[in-house]
Amino acid sequence: MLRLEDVTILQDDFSLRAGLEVARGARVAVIGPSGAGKSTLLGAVAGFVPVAQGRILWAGAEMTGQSPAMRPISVLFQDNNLFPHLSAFDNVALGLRPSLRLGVAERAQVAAALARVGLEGLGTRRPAQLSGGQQSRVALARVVLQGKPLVLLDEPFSALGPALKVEMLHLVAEICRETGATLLMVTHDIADARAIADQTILVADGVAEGPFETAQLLANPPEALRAYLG
Ligand SMILES: Nc1ncnc2c1ncn2[C@@H]1O[C@H](COP(=O)(O)OP(=O)(O)OP(=O)(O)O)[C@@H](O)[C@H]1O
Repeated sequence: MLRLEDVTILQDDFSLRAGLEVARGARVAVIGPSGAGKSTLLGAVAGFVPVAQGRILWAGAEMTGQSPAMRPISVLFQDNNLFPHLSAFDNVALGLRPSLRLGVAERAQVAAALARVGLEGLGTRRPAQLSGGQQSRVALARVVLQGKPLVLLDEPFSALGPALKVEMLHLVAEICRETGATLLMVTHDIADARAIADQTILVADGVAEGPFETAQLLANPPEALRAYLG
């Protein structure tokens, strides 16, 4: 379980409070108005944003104050975090060995992760030689390879067309189901939440609340969400 205990995050004059629990294996959308603090919340869980007060725990172990690399977390951002000068294979392999010195078994693991996301045979291409959707798959293969129990997505597929985005979201959901990973996904698109997240955290007015059942939340939205949905 991911647990945020009376957490307060401060960034200059912005503050966000969060006290919530996400069950292991849940797929949770994070929605709310622009600037409400969705990315900040994910950043605090990942360890990129410091917590002013409170504790963050995974499976009962405190990770507040741990460096991002020490946390049991994979993060996928909007820009995919691919290195343009490296092949797809090496971009994925970085998730395992930053030195890129891989043994035979590790090379096989990278190849398997590429195959899992449908990129078999494309490992030698650099990002510029791949389509936008394929680039997203490379970034996702790195997440697969890392095999971390908590996966954070911050609008990772928003540059893709709607059909491709849905395809990628379903692939993410499928992978999380297979591995049992818990997913937190920031999105501006309610359809994304409906598509793959049974639960939704609402970030608005300085507070992160939930998770709520997505269908129920959307059927009967509170005032802050109504204003956002328009
Ligand atoms: N490094 C920073 N220093 C100070 N303030 C910041 C910093 N990063 C973000 N903020 C502020 O924190 C608030 C929350 O930003 P955040 O990016 O988390 O919102 P968001 O809900 O993800 O927005 P969007 O949907 O537009 O991406 C905003 O008011 C923003 O200006």
